[in-house]
Amino acid sequence: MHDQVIDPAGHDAPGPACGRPDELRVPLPSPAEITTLGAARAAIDGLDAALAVLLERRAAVAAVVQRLKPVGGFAGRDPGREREIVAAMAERAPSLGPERLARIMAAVIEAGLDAAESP
Ligand SMILES: C=C(O[C@@H]1C=C(C(=O)O)C=C[C@H]1O)C(=O)O
Repeated sequence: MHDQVIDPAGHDAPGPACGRPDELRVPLPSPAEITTLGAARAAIDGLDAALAVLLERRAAVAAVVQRLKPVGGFAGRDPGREREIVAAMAERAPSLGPERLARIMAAVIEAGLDAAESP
C-alpha cells in the first residue's frame, strides 16, 4: 500500500519518517488501493501520526508569532490572516473546500493560541 515507515520513537505503530529532527517525510496512502478495514485504519494511524507532529510544530511556531506581534494571543487574533491561510489550504485541498477548512483551522488556531497561553 505504501512505503516502509520508520517510527522515530522506535515503536511498532505506524508513524512519520523523520530522517532528521527538522524533516518529516510521510508516505501518502492511495485510498483506491485500500481494500480492508485493517489496512484503512493502519493508513489513518500513519496519517494521524504525521498530523500530530505537524500540529505540535505548528503550535510552537504560532507561539513564536505571538511573542513577535505587538499584541499576541487571543487578543491579537487576526481574522484576515486566518482567511488567507484557509484560502491557500483550499487550493491544496479542494475536496474539503474553504468552509470545512475554515472550521478545521479555527480549531487548530485556537488550540495553538491556547497552548501558547497555558503551556
Ligand atoms: C500566528 C498568528 O496569530 C494568530 C494565529 C494564527 C495561526 O495560528 O495561524 C493566525 C492568525 C492569528 O489569529 C499570526 O498573526 O500570524
